Amino acid sequence: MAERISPEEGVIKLQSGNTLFVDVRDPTSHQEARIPGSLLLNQTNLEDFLAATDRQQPLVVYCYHGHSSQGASDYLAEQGFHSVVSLDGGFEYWRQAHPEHVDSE
Ligand SMILES: O=S(=O)([O-])[S-]
Repeated sequence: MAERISPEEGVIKLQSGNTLFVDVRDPTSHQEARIPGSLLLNQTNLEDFLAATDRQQPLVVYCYHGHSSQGASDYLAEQGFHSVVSLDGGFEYWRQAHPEHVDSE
């Protein structure tokens, strides 16, 4: 099982600037509001992402509530990513805890 991190740990990683946040929610939700700089990942761009992304790139995966991001994190770890964690509580918790770290359209 992938490691889970709290929003507070997520903010530290966000501010460190070297972590890629990966959003596995639907495209409309991502467009409406997201963690700044995060990348939308789904079946459409998964192959390209796997081909193009350095496995040393630290990843934080998030979904709505922190459930499906765990499976997605496990999958990405199986694909060779060395540092991949799931954001506890997902975006819904994040946006309440850290509205200052939300980009919206
Ligand atoms: O996106 S979710 O699986 O946490 S409901």
